[in-house]
Amino acid sequence: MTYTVDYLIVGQGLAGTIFAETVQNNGFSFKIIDNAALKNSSRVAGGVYNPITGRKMVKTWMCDDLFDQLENFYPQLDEKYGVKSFKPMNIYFPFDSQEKQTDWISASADDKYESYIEEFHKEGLYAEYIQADFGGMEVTRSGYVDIPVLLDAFKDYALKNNQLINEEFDYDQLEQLEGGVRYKDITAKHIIFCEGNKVESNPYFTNLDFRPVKGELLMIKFKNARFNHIVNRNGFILPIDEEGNCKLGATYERVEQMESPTEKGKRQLLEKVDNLVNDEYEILSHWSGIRPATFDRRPFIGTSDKSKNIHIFNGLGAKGVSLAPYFSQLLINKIETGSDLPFEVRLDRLSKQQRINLNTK
Ligand SMILES: Cc1cc2nc3c(=O)[nH]c(=O)nc-3n(C[C@H](O)[C@H](O)[C@H](O)COP(=O)(O)OP(=O)(O)OC[C@H]3O[C@@H](n4cnc5c(N)ncnc54)[C@H](O)[C@@H]3O)c2cc1C
Repeated sequence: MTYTVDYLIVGQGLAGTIFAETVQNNGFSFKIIDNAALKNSSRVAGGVYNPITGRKMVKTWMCDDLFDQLENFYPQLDEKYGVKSFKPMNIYFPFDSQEKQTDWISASADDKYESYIEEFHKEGLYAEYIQADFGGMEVTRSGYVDIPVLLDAFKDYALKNNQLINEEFDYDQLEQLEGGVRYKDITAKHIIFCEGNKVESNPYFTNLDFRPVKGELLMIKFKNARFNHIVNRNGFILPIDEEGNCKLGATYERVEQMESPTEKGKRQLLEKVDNLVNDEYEILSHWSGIRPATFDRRPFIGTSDKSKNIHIFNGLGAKGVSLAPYFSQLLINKIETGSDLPFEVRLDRLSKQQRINLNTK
């Protein structure tokens, strides 16, 4: 039996799942191949989406476009699958200096922050547990996505509809046809690779400068403190229930790429919580994963120079939840209508070789 679809997708992490959903929303058909035995970054992530990011705390890149899209996209998915994976929750940023407080109060006058800053708390929130001599800021249009809930809902549905194949994709068996590709018994107009960190085995995109970043997370349970905000200062405390259970994240480690959690990572995370929250807690679990990140922290989205039917959707780095819905639609627009992608995500923005050449000049 042979199958004909519009899109064949490789990888059912966040990228492949959101892309497949967007394919369906646009009226096209798909099949998705995923090796469930491989480690997957999406299932270990905190899932936080946050309009104010980075050490310097700035409005995240393309924030307005990304957030308009994600706020529509995830609730629709939840409704379709009858699950609750999208969890809007304000973020509380306790200031660590007078300067930060002053900077943010003046920044808040700028229109670009209008829909994101909920209010300033002069005395700070949760004063019993969080010392904030300089008060804090409450940011809205933020929260988290319970990614495993979403991936499992999609998986069940796709399996039932014969759209998901659980196997390792074998690159040697991909054939290029006149107007598409063939893989075993599947003929597709386009193939989209969404393999996260496993992209290193992909022969069609060898030139892209990926820089994987390891991350570790802890689950802890506070004895008394109960938060109904994500608390953010050099990392996040994400309350997941009313019993004091919180995810604590995350570390960023560029050099060491061992996937397992380390004592060093644990220490770093505990230091963050000890410096921020005055309460006892117990450690419940500790885990890690590798973010599929890139040399300039922008995704890699586009078409192979070897074939107009072979594409990639990867490099979502630390922001998969915010980036995936918007850029899935942009990639489909590009494929179907030839529209341009923003320069920052294009595959030809600067190849590894170009960078080496620049450095050696
Ligand atoms: C510790 C940590 C914390 C994070 N916290 C956040 C956060 O708070 N907010 C946020 O937005 N992002 C966060 N991230 C980042 C987020 O996890 C990623 O941006 C996103 O999940 C990447 O999704 P992906 O689908 O590209 O990759 P993956 O989730 O790794 O999925 C790739 C899939 O492809 C499959 N695959 C690969 N090769 C093959 C093959 N040859 N054959 C078959 N299948 C294949 C794999 O089985 C896997 O299922 C975090 C990441 C980590 C590690």
